Amino acid sequence: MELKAFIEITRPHNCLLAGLVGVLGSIVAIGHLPSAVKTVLIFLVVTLGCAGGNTINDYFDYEIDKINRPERPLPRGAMKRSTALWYSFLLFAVGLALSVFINLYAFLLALVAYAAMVLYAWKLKPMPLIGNLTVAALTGATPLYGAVGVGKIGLAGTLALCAFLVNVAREIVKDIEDVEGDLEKGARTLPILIGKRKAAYIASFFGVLTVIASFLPVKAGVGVGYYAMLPVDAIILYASYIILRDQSKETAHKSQLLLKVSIFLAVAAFLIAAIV
Ligand SMILES: CC(C)=CCC/C(C)=C/CC/C(C)=C/CC/C(C)=C/COC[C@H](O)COP(=O)(O)O
Ligand SMILES: CC(C)=CCC/C(C)=C/CC/C(C)=C/CC/C(C)=C/COP(=O)(O)OP(=O)(O)O
Ligand SMILES: [Mg+2]
Repeated sequence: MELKAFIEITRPHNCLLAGLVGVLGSIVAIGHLPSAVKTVLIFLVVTLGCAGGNTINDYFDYEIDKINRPERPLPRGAMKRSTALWYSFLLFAVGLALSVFINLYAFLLALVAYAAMVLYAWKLKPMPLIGNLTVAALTGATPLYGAVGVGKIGLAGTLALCAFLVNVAREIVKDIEDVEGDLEKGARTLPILIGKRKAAYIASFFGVLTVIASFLPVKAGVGVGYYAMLPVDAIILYASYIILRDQSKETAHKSQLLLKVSIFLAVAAFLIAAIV
């Protein structure tokens, strides 16, 4: 057993980004940083939830990841599957316990979000589009979580819409990338059901919707202005274009990574404006 696997399996880069987006949602909702305690609690509940979700996802995806992602901790033998299962529930339990100290709605939303991540990993992932929409809804819920933590949704809804739309696009492109392993395990993902080309059209459609929606937060005064969105939108449009042109595993991998870069850049732009 490798100790670093306990960090690696949580996908810390996603968790830290998610935690920051939770705090961003609270800032955008009330116009300023909440109290230090509340800020830390919101960050931890989202980060621990994301960590638990990624860990239990790898537990249930063990067979698929042996084909698609053999380098991950479980398929490479760096951690036992049973350890991953208990570790995910520990992460969820600590996150849920901390959410009690935020407010009742924050506890209830964490309960629903954590349960949705378990349900996704256990049953929803192989369902065409349902799995994609579940992950995207959870990602969209992240800025809303911070807003619920401070008792006001405010402009966090515009961030939630952008997060949802871009992640629908990215999840479909990831499914195009993973068709090989998903086919072997009988997963009925969108690209397997309707073909990679039609799935690419749907992903690109959500990419264009994201570009349109990306001006909403700026128009509402969130972010550092339209110019900061231009590179984000250019990357999203390019990622949408290349997956339309070619649905190979290599192109799908490049497209989904570009969409991930656009998310990081957009969040950085919103965070800079929120903190400066
Ligand atoms: C215009 C624009 C792009 C706005 C972005 C809006 C926004 C606030 C996005 C934040 C989304 C968010 C909460 C991201 C957290 C980390 C993350 C990427 C979660 C979704 O992960 C699921 C994915 O399938 C994990 O796969 P991988 O990244 O390959 O490990
Ligand atoms: C709102 C609260 C309290 C928490 C939200 C926590 C967040 C950010 C959730 C976002 C979605 C997420 C990270 C879900 C975890 C499960 C996951 C990794 C889904 C994607 O997994 P797969 O579809 O199997 O794709 P890969 O494993 O190949 O990346
Ligand atoms: Mg997985």
